[in-house]
Amino acid sequence: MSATKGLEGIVAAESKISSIIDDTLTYVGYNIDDLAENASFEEVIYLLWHTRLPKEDELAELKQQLADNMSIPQAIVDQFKTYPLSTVHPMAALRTAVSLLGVFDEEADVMDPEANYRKAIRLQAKIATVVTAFARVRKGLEPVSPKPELGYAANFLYMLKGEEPADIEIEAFDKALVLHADHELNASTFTARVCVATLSDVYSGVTAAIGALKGPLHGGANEQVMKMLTEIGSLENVESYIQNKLDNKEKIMGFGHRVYRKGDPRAPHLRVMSKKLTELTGKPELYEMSVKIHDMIVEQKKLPANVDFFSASVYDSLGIDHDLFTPIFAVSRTSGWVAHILEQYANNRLIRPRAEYVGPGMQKYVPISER
Ligand SMILES: CC(=O)SCCNC(=O)CCNC(=O)[C@H](O)C(C)(C)COP(=O)(O)OP(=O)(O)OC[C@H]1O[C@@H](n2cnc3c(N)ncnc32)[C@H](O)[C@@H]1OP(=O)(O)O
Ligand SMILES: O=C([O-])CC(=O)C(=O)O
Repeated sequence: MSATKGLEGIVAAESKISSIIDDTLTYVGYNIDDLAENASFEEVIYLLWHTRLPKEDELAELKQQLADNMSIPQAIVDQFKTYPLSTVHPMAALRTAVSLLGVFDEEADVMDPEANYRKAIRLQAKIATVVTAFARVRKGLEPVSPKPELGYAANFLYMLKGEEPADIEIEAFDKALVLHADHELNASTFTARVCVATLSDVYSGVTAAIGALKGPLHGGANEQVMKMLTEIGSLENVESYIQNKLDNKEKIMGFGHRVYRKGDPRAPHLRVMSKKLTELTGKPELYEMSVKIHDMIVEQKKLPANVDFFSASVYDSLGIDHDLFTPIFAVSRTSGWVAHILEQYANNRLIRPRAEYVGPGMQKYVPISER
């Protein structure tokens, strides 16, 4: 037995949900470019959970179910208030809150498909409220209740800021949610599938996935990209900053990918949005800096930007706090995690690979007094 480091190239599951073939990403066979231009996030949720696009009445029903389930237990908000709010990362708060949602869901351990679908709706609805409530509580503000008449993207921005967003903000945020919704067997989705393959519950699967997404090699990279842009500060500093990092063999966040070789097809959509939004908010330099970094990394390392690179300047332009970028990724990716969890339950087998043992050979126990 010999190990494949990082399981590179190993096919670990069959899935009908999304595919990456020759650098083309599809959700259930629909090209991501097509979905990014035409579909709403709610349509994508339906697509991922039912492996087909909804008809009008089905979409209306899903939107209603999401709107009806957005409120969260007061105990979660009260618990946020007890946290060390000046230091706790919103991903840690989210990880804990999703676990708490399971505590308050009477159906948490009911394992039939209908109950699991109901939990999927509740979780997708409530996760937006959890992230926005935490964002407000830590600023000493009260959470804002969702408006049932608003769509998912609009409601998120409304609950975050307490005022209804402009159409262009809704359009950009909705597209970002569509682009982040699913991505084959990425680390957090694999984590969710491993967890529920023990027949553990949906909340455990999503809590585990949030833990995996948090790391800077995965979803946590978008916050790190913004940290880098902030540190660089201006267009004229880009060259020396990036060159210094490259000379020191440091990784540049937002570049590289385990699967894509020519490029991540989601990045061009975010790049276009970044240009438009940074111009609109009077911060075009942020986009220009991003492009300069991009050109340097492509030229010197031949590494294309991934989904996390231009999403940073997009979210910043929407006035979103930088440490909320990864929780927003989680809000969108919950749709994909849940789709994979339901798919895993439907055709389950325990996921239990082997390790190649590289430790010492057989040893004899030595009593502590003789060591
Ligand atoms: C939503 C997402 O999860 S998208 C990914 C988000 N993560 C990031 O943006 C973090 C930065 N990128 C990376 O760390 C990596 O490219 C990953 C984690 C995405 C993929 O990792 P892997 O497939 O394991 O590639 P690995 O880390 O082995 O890199 C291969 C080579 O490219 C280099 N490389 C990879 N990414 C980068 C980068 N961002 N900057 C500089 N060099 C890089 C590595 O140093 C390595 O070089 P070497 O062979 O000379 O040692
Ligand atoms: O697929 C991956 O390894 C990471 C990624 O881009 C994602 O999860 O969106």
